[in-house]
Amino acid sequence: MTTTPRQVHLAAHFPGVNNTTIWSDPSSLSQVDFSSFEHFARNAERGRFDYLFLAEGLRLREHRGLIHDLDVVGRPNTLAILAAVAAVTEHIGLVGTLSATFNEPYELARQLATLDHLSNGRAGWNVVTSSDAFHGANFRRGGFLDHNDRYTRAAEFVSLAKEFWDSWSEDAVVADAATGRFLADDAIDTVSHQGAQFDVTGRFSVPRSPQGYPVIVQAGDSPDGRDFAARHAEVIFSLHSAFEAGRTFYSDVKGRLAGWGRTEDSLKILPGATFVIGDSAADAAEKARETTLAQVSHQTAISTLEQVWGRDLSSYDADGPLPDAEPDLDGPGISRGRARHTRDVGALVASWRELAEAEDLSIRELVIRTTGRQSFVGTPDHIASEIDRFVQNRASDGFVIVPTTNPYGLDEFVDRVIPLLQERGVYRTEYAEEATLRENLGLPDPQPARAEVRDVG
Ligand SMILES: Cc1cc2nc3c(=O)[nH]c(=O)nc-3n(C[C@H](O)[C@H](O)[C@H](O)COP(=O)(O)O)c2cc1C
Repeated sequence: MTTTPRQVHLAAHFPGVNNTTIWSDPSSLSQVDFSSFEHFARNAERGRFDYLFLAEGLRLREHRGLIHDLDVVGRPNTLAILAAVAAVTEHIGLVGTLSATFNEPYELARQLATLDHLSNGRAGWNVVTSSDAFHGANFRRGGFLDHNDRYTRAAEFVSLAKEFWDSWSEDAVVADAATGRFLADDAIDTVSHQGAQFDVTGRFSVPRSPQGYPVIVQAGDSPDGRDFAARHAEVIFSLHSAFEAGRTFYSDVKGRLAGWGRTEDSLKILPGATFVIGDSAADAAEKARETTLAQVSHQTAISTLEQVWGRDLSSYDADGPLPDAEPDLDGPGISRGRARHTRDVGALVASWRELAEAEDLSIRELVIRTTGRQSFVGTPDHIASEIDRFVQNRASDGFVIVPTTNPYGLDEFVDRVIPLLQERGVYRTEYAEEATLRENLGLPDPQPARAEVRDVG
């Protein structure tokens, strides 16, 4: 008996200026001009990607009181970009990162439902809780909210947004000129929600959108974040792009689904991944070395260490050994606004020292070595077979592909890797006619009862 291989799902991340992208490369164009987004999205659609993905930064990050220009800077508004891209594309999904900490459910639900209408069912929402209260100072609530409360708010936020999206029946709009009636009787439920985070009573203003509600994506790695994903998310944008770490994360999160009455196929896991393509393994390795050196400047190497050490290390030479100074665990923190994934600084510093000593690494070499800059390096054939290996072995369901230059950095992947995935029979050659983003991702309809009503009626 032959079985169909598991299918690869891909998203295309337009990352803006950060320490992955090389904005100074001669081929890099504007991060703001619509033409850059248009080229990127059209190219991803040519490559039959599931969706275009945009991250969000609600406050410029600071490092030692300055804006660090190799951190994320200059990202324009997500929903405006996605709405514009909807008009120049036909099939590709449009997923925006939007914070559940600094928005309001009614307003965001309205904007996302609008995007779902404008794009004929291609909208997705990456629900983030944003890295720290520093972001809050840009909003009227000031330093609002503590880390522990952010997933509580996010869960209540998403539940309430779903109530709004569900409050219009599918046949609410009758638009019957003969009777002069636009809306059917009892077509719109009143949403009345009193919770710890929100106290809202009202009626939603946007008719039910093609997908019912946007595909819910999640990014956040703590146990609370994983539980939130198991309950609400249909896709996770994960950090775990190495094979073994990917398998561990995959089984952890998929194992949490049953607790929420969900099946394994109702959630896709897509780690972020970079790539460097060469004509031979040696050619790719050389290109990867050059790319990495362009990404990890002296300044970036030192600041990466400073973010862990929590202190000024500017007197150290990035091409010299690791600092002998101890990390400042109790200080005010040298970086503000950066998502911190280091839970045990002392252990991390000890392991870095050990590694640097064992392999005789300078600061810059250590940063390059430990931040695992390039996920896939090799010939197109090698990269396609690696992606396939991850998916067949449940280390992921695919990847969020992150190019190092914008807007042309994804073109070579589409030209050279995508055809090989298609030849392997693990990747679509065409989009299904009029498919929504949820259908393209192979996700079940989260509201089968409603779907039945629609089919019958
Ligand atoms: C892969 C990944 C991508 C993220 N992208 C964003 C983003 O674009 N904007 C944002 O405000 N927060 C982003 N976050 C931050 C998360 O929403 C969350 O606030 C942070 O990771 C802390 O939660 P945690 O302890 O569960 O990881 C991201 C987190 C991860 C893991």
